Amino acid sequence: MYLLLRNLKRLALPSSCRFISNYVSRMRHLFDLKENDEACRKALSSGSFLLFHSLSPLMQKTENKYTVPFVTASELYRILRKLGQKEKYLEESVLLGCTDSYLAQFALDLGIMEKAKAESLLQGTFVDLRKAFLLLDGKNAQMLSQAQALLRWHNTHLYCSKTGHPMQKNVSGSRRICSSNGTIYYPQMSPVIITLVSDGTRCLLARQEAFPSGMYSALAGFCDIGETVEQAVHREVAEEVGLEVSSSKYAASQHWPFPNSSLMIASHAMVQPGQIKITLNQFELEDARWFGAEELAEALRRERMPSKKEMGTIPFWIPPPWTIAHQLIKEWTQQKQLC
Ligand SMILES: NC(=O)c1ccc[n+]([C@@H]2O[C@H](COP(=O)([O-])OP(=O)(O)OC[C@H]3O[C@@H](n4cnc5c(N)ncnc54)[C@H](O)[C@@H]3O)[C@@H](O)[C@H]2O)c1
Ligand SMILES: [Mg+2]
Repeated sequence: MYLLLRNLKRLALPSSCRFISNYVSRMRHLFDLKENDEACRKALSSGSFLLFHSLSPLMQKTENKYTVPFVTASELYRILRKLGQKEKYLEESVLLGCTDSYLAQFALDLGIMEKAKAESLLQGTFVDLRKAFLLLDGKNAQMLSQAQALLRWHNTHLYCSKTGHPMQKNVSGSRRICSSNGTIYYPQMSPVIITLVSDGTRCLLARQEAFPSGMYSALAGFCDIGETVEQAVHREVAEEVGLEVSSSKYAASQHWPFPNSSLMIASHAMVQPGQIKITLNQFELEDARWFGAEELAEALRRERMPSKKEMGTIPFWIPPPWTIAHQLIKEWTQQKQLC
């Protein structure tokens, strides 16, 4: 009975697209691809692919613009053959989404193949993701973030942590299954808070030693087990800059692939009145400062990381426009300038 209902549901999907919105029908189509290995295997042969090598995405440069190409299945078959791989290697792919016309989109890592040869066949370069993030716009960056996080999760979950036996991925890559006892594992994300602390007239930005020179961002930190998002905001601000938050308000969220896979939960926070003296936690941060709306408005006007050669020294700058840190800073600055 269950199988009959399942098959009826599957059969109903394409025709039901006439009655429901494109978004809803695409989500139902993707659900089917995640659950049904055969349907997903079929979708591989007509899909398009984002390619990685050892978790670095393929990028192509045309004039001054960097793009992240989607390679068609037929092109990929041709390239795999030239790299000495069988078509079956396509099943190492993970499902990312689908286009408005229901063509499935996947990501595949060519890490076991010769990098220079793959780059030459694909007429592109595999670029470290942190570097790629500074060169791309939001839509591309979000897709790469999802793709790399999913590929990384599969790459680091080859064995069942309970039995030690190998695990197999389902075709879409939405889960892995222990070959010994059938335990199912799903890709995981860590919740991370990011908060823009304000004293009412200025807001606080900080930098870690590992940040690119001159870049400051909002305070961020991993949630501890058992904590609420609000408690994590309170604790992180206290830990990192020695201030006590009096209130916080949710703003937005963003997937972030570093260091593994995080769900960034963003908020605006206020400190207790009069509490503005920063006590830096030097294990975590190199510097933290209060910035005024004018200084931030100027940083927002700069499109990209400033070049050393142009400027002599690197001025203060903030993360790229599509990052959630940038969005928080922009929201805060716009609100201050309206006052
Ligand atoms: N998208 C954005 O706009 C944006 C802006 C700022 C920071 N971030 C990201 O936020 C994340 C967290 O910021 P942070 O580094 O200040 O965090 P943090 O202040 O919690 O400090 C990091 C330390 O926390 C510990 N930790 C606890 N749980 C962890 C887990 N699940 N994974 C890894 N480490 C864990 C480790 O010791 C690590 O060194 C970073 O990955 C950073 O890239 C994103
Ligand atoms: Mg931190």
